[in-house]
Amino acid sequence: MIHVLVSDSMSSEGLQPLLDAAHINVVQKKVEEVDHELHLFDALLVRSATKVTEELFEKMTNLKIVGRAGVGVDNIDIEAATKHGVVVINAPNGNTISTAEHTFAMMASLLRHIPQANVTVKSNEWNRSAFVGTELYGKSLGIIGFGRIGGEIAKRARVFGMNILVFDPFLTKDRAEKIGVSNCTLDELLTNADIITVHTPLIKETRGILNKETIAKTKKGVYLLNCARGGIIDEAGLIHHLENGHVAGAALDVFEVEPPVNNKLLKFDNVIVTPHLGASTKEAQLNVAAQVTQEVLNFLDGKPVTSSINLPTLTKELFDKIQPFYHLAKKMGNIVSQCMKVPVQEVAIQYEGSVAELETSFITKALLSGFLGARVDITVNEVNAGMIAKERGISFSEKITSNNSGYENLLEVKVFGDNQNFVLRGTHVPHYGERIVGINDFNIDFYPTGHLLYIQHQDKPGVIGRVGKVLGDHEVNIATMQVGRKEKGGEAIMMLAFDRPLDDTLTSQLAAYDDIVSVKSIDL
Ligand SMILES: NC(=O)C1=CN([C@@H]2O[C@H](COP(=O)(O)OP(=O)(O)OC[C@H]3O[C@@H](n4cnc5c(N)ncnc54)[C@H](O)[C@@H]3O)[C@@H](O)[C@H]2O)C=CC1
Ligand SMILES: O=C(O)CCC(=O)C(=O)O
Repeated sequence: MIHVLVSDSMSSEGLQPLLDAAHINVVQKKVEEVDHELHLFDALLVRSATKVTEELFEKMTNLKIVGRAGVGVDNIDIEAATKHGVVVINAPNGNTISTAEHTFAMMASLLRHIPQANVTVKSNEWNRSAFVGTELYGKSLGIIGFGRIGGEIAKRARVFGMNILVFDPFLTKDRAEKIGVSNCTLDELLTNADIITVHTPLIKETRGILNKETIAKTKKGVYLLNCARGGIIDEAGLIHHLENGHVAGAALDVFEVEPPVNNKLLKFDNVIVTPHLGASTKEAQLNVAAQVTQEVLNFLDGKPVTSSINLPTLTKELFDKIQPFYHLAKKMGNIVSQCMKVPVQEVAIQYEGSVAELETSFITKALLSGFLGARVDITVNEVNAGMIAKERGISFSEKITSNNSGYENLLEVKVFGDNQNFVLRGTHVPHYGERIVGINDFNIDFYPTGHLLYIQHQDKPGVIGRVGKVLGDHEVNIATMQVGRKEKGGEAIMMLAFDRPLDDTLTSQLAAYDDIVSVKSIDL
């Protein structure tokens, strides 16, 4: 049974496929309410209320995936997730329209004083002169952060006859041209906009992008909006410019601390607020819940996820192409690790042939996770393999080569360790499967599965017979056997496969023979 914890409120219609799956147990409770069962859950679904911290990852020892039903992942410690090998996914476009519409509603409300006027009429006042507003038409709207939401706002602003100024250091010329805007500098936006709205993620570079100093550069009487994340507009800086009258008004859906407690901003008549409602529509909530549900189901089914924050994004088509190499790479990493029980400094992977055209970084991480998984006692997977390798002082690299060794595709891993190096080559043959075709300088051909014995020996008469006798004496049946040698009478290797694991006494007995150089037992 797979256990999924949904710790924030979510559209039950969106969650339905998870609720319907017979093999999945869905618990809809807050994290604090299941404190003693946290170690059971395979997946965690959240909105913005649950703080997914390092401490939570430490408690959720079985966790494999966190699904954020929304865009912003600033409530999730991505670094800690990566370290713990947990995939983080979000629902990047399910709430775009709702948030753009909310921002627009806030902008119109702010410039026409609708919330304030609403309160007075309901208090039996009829004071029309107190609420003279400002048209949107002809005004310059500065959009900081021109992604999905910023783009939708621009489309609507154009219909309202507004001029649009955009600041986004990552905006491509193509996208700007497609939406018909031009990117300007932050200073140009600040000095020319009548209204400024922020739509960036909350990251180091955007925290306080509007602050006491930058707001001072804006036009007197500017209107500011934040429907993205509390902290993108520095609250102390905003308060300063509301007090001195430089800012005519602000519309805030988000706060540095939510809910805002004793927040001075709430005292200003010209500040209108909503309780983080940008994505709170039936449509958006259904969309984001359905998107993360589908992604989590795919992931738990071993299918690719399309919106991961800490894994390369793969389409189904690409994932299907990668899968055979993914499994081969994982086994190759594992084999090398078991054959090389010494400290390792470097793992170098080379891709040749058709595999080189795929998302090799994913295959490299699979190889590393196979390698590290056989030598560390924590969960290692593609998410955290790179980080764990670095932590343990193991450098890794990948290279695409145009060499042609005669295989349609070839993966080669070279591992450099204390007084020992090891090279393994593998290929995937359609309809036949994975083959290991080279160990160090030897050509060989075996199927990497089950219980194997790798023996390095002298190419002499009687060695193979002696190995067979020892195995026979222990009543061990040889399933398959491959041999390889460089030259007559020189060094040679054997790879034997068995139906059951071998015990250490047997390998020690074989290793004691003079013409046997080394014996390595491999379990896959
Ligand atoms: N109030 C609410 O309920 C909601 C809030 N949000 C917030 O809105 C944010 C934006 O959402 P989307 O448009 O979907 O994200 P997005 O990823 O499509 O767009 C973000 C844009 O910010 C830009 N950006 C990054 N660093 C920047 C910088 N230093 N200066 C200027 N621009 C920068 C990026 O290039 C990108 O184009 C989310 O990160 C989330 O925090 C999203 C949905 C609902
Ligand atoms: O879950 C929510 O309603 C918040 C949405 C949000 O802020 C986001 O998607 O980034």
